[in-house]
Amino acid sequence: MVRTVFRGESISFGYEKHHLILKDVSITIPAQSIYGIIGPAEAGKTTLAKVMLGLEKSTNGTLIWFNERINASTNRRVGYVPYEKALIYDLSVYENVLLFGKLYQYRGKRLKQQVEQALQFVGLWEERKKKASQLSPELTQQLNIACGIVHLPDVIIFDEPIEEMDNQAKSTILSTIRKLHEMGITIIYLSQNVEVIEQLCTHVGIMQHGNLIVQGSMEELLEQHQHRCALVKLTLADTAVELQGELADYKIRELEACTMVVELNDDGEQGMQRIKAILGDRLLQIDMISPQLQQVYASLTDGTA
Ligand SMILES: Nc1ncnc2c1ncn2[C@@H]1O[C@H](COP(=O)(O)OP(=O)(O)OP(=O)(O)O)[C@@H](O)[C@H]1O
Repeated sequence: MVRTVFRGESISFGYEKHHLILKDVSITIPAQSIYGIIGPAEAGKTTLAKVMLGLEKSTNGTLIWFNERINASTNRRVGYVPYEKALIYDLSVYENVLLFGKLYQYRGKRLKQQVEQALQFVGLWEERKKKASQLSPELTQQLNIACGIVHLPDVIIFDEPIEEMDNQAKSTILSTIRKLHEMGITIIYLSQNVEVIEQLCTHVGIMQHGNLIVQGSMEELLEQHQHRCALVKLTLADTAVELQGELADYKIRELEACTMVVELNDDGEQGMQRIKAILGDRLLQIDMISPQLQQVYASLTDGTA
């Protein structure tokens, strides 16, 4: 059985009594996964992270970290790299990380060692005397990460860590996250960006309207939902434009000279047989296209929070 770092059962939470933001969320995070929590703006991702971290108290539900109910010692094993950075911009890079180390009760030589280690890891040791306000957006995020890892957590939650960055900075931050994962740390990655989640994550949970609507490994999810968003590529004997009228019941996604990509309307294998019957020998070949997360996500959500 896969070891899990976190198991949440039937988590509900609301800031106001009659308005739930999280509705009966059950979520399992396997150890050493990169678990992407994806959903539109305001779906409840950040709120779920805060409840998982014990920063907000759930109205209902059970939170199990490392096989025990959430408590101060499980909290120490989890790091948080929030979207809203908790940095003090008038302090130096070094002082910011030092402050986080102290919050985790490290003192003396051990504290200094861990601050140095965290800054070396994110490549900020040489910049340690600069004020946090002097850093570029990429280095500010690296500092945010150093603050989140100074206590050597087993799990780190990242909330939208590459928003509003240029491509170079995005790829540096993603490679820092991959390096942490290679060291055996479980990563929980919250984002609205399906493409990044698909590139980075081993597991995915899709949130909408405060519900976790599906979760599983990337392969499981794509396989289980492929019937909802099955696409086929048709290679045709005639030009595609001439034949598209005959496939009026099907949504045509792409149209080229002698090929078309068509949605199968939820009827899978039967749909393929129907298309073969309609087109007869004008159809030279029909190939199923494996779904990507973007398609599964679009088929399961309506794009609203
Ligand atoms: N402190 C708060 N008080 C009241 N409502 C809040 C508070 N924080 C968040 N909310 C509401 O909770 C809902 C979910 O917000 P949350 O930030 O968890 O969503 P999200 O999926 O992380 O969105 P985004 O991707 O935009 O960060 C939103 O409707 C938001 O307005």
